[in-house]
Amino acid sequence: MSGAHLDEWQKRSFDISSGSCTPEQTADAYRAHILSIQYAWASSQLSQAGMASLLRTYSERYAAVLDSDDPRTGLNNYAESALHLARSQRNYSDKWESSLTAESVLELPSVQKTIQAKTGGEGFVVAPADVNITVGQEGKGSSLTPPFKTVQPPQLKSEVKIAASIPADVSVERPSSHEGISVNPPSFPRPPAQPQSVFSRPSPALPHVNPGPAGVTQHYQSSFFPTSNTSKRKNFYNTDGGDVGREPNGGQVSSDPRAVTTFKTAREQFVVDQQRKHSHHPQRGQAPGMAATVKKSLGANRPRGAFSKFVSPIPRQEEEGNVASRNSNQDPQILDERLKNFEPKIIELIMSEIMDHGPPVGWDDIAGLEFAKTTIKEIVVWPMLRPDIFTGLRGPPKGILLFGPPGTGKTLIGKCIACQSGATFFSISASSLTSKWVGEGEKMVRALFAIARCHQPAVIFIDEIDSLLSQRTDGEHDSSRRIKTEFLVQLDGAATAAEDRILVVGATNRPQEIDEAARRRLAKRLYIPLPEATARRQIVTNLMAQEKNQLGESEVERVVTATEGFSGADMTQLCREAALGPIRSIQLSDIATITAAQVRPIIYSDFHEALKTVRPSVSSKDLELYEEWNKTFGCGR
Ligand SMILES: Nc1ncnc2c1ncn2[C@@H]1O[C@H](COP(=O)(O)OP(=O)(O)OP(=O)(O)O)[C@@H](O)[C@H]1O
Ligand SMILES: [Mg+2]
Repeated sequence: MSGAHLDEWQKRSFDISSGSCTPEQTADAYRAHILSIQYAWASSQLSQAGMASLLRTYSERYAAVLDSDDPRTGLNNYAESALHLARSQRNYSDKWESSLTAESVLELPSVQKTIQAKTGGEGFVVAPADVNITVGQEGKGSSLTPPFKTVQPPQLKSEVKIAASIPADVSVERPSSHEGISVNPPSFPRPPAQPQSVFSRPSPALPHVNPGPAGVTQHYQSSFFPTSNTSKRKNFYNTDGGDVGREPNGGQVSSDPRAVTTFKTAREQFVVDQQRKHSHHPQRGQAPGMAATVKKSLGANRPRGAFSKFVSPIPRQEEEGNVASRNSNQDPQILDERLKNFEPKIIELIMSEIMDHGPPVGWDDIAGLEFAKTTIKEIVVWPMLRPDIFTGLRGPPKGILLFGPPGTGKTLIGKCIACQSGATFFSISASSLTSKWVGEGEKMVRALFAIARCHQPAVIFIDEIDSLLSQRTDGEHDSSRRIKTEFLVQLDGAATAAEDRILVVGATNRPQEIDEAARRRLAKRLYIPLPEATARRQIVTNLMAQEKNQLGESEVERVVTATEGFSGADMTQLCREAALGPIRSIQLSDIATITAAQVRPIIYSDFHEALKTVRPSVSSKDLELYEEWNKTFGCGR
């Protein structure tokens, strides 16, 4: 190798051996080593054999870093991805319940008859643990020999327990012509029936039950019954002691797992590909078969064999705690039962819409709009504080619609609710609820409400709600129609319980476009009009209070009179424009040197100039439409 490469190689080697490298750095260094080896070989600085040998060494070390599950020395990235996959799988097998219970078996006529026949008024033979009962044609050849432990019939049910770990494919049938329990033989091979010896452990206290001519010997463990648990079912396969290594399907598990699998890890494949790329003939100086070059990926450092401890890619109990706590830091609500049917990705998306940041907005920051503010406090704030009083007819509506011309403070009210209500505040944009994937949109809406239900009391604020709930037309896309429908269902459908404390607040400047069904559900429709003179004065005063100004009261009054028909946003724009007046009066040559204190205060003439450029953004014709809609559908006075 060239000197430069050797230097670099040495530096990396020292770094690794210093022990101060993170696993990531170590992995990087080994990767760089591998590339150097390949480079050296490609540029004929290294022989084929040397390359193969070095590559084997460093691939193994690299794999060991990647796969080691020790967080100090390895990245454990195989397990990470396996865990990720495992986590996203749902397993319902544990919910499997056997219909076979002690009670149901005891109710079988054949069992009852057997009990009666055997007790004969004197007592009953108890089947103790580990007894082998031969199940077959009842009454034929069943004989009992003393000594037997006997109990009186009343104790029978509590003592007799049959059939431990019967797998799902074993069914108990009620016999028809021949009375008796017939158990279908399991689908996997079992040791041959031993009619002459039915005891696992000979004991004088155990009963002797003859198998009967056509009997099937079953091994029951009384203490395991009934079972529906996977671990117990697994137990079943191992009850025959020597069957370790026998698969349920009867196949024998090889002592060497590599012998039965052709599975290659991505890393093995990578090395194979790399070597294939550089050589078209088998590697020299190496065992045939590339599996020899790299260890198995899962726990590369540990020897594997039939008797070595299996390391599950699924977290162990104690690790599970860690994983859970890690997950709970990220998204604790995913652990909520009610959200288990939603994809984590969707939950994550919705959770990112929860608004708990941004500058705080108080009710006083909203100029005017007294009626709207009082109503909102009544609906949002007080019921959150005293849910016990606001019940029944006094219960708050499930939806509010804020409508009015643009720039009148609807979004501002939304922000204020977020800060002041104390509820979990979801600020949702229509675009975040729509998706290019068919069906995702409805899921998002469902997830939104499900999450809000988990975080009650909750406010869902949907700005520009008209884009989400516009009138349904024939020509519209199917998916947006379904989103709307889902939204309406969630808003007041079977999905929303009466006691749920979820409030939907919609804001729009196009109320006439809202679907009539949505309009009904947004029961409280509040008109947010253009600011009146007092509100305009308040906006100017509030904004000017933050700046150096020389505005007298009469001058403010003149500004207020001149701004009839301005929206709140127009007023803000006017003030910004006026605030630039003092800057514009500075000579261009001075602008670089002037200090902030030398900038003159804002005066009335600045407003006078600003009024020449800032015009009201709402036309009187538009205003009429809003007033009309308010008269028809609004809830204002
Ligand atoms: N009543 C008000 N009091 C104080 N400031 C206001 C008021 N109304 C509007 N503003 C100012 O106008 C800006 C824009 O207001 P906002 O975004 O709330 O309007 P909007 O009603 O949501 O408009 P649009 O319908 O176009 O979304 C606010 O950031 C605020 O500075
Ligand atoms: Mg808005």
